[in-house]
Amino acid sequence: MTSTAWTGISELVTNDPTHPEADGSPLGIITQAAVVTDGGKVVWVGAQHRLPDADERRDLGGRAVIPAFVDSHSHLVFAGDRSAEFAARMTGEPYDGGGIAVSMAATRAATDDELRALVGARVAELHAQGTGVVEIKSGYGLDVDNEARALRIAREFTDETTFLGAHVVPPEFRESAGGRDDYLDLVCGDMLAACAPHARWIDVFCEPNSVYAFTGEESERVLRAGLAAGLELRVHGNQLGHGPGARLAVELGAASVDHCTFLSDADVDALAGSATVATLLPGVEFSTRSPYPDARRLIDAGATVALASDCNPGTCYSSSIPFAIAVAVRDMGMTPAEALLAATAGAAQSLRRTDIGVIRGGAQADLTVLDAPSYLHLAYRPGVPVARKLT
Ligand SMILES: N=CN[C@@H](CCC(=O)O)C(=O)O
Ligand SMILES: [Zn+2]
Repeated sequence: MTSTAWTGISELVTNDPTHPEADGSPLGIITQAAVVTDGGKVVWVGAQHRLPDADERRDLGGRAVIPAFVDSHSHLVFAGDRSAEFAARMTGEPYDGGGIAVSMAATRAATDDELRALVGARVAELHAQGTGVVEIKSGYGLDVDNEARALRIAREFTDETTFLGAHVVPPEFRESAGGRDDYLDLVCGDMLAACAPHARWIDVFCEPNSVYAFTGEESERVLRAGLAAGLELRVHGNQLGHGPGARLAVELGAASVDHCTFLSDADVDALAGSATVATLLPGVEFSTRSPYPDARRLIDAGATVALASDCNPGTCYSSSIPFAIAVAVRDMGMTPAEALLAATAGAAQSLRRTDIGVIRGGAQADLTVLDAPSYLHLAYRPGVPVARKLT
């Protein structure tokens, strides 16, 4: 194996405040720094004047380096186009989840190779904007074969795959009496059995006031079935209105509850007293013209917050974490440092990973370089392609 020394780093964000040369802030910043990587791992981090020998040396010309973003929430396995639905929302149509059936039909009709090419292009787009590890959900197949196929294809790109058969009740089950229950039987039975071998996580769209998504009770049934099949839990909750999603996630020990747009004081307290991460997805509120979640309230209460893209064809067709950071800083009460921490270490925590979202010896060598001298430029230069994955 060849070791590489990355030098000329004006500002290195390690997310490791215990490093002796770091500035003592949660971002663990080292200035005039260098990093050595070898065999896909970080093997040395520190001030450049102490750089050890390495096989090759690559100078970054005074740029900042950060841990690659961790995108802990995406729906990349889909075909078709819903740009007209977006345009309608911009003129006042509300988002209700009904468009998921449109993506379902196009995804079912696509061949394996077509889907693989679509996912590959989206993953490349993420890396080009500074993201390393990405979580990918199923949820546009909504039958046994198409859900299993989505997860098999997602697994070609990431270990962080999530079974989301309980995304919505598909049209063929909505049209028959008792169809919802039949669909839940399928999700918790044959579909789960076919999908569990290809998934690490199970997720459910818990929105009690939606005709498409699932009530608290229904969601609990899905999550408990997933647990029994050896999957770990994530929840889509509190996106469209107040509801039981966040508290259910905490009660069942889910790693993350995602969206958190509408939270009661009791929800915030429950999250703050738990190990469940509150994952915020600002691109969704941007693209659905909804109120932004109150990150400040969650952080001040002591909850762990993550930021992710939620790249999907309906509520947010953006894979850009720098965009999410800029909105979180501009409109959700986060400081630039909190937003970067949430998009790296916070998102890693929501995936229960300690080897990503951090730059320290032994961590995965997922480094992102900025065409800028400081991480502040992520929010300071919105819309500018400042970040790209380096290794
Ligand atoms: N809200 C549920 N699922 C996705 C949107 C899915 C779609 O509309 O295609 C989300 O996370 O926002
Ligand atoms: Zn989602």
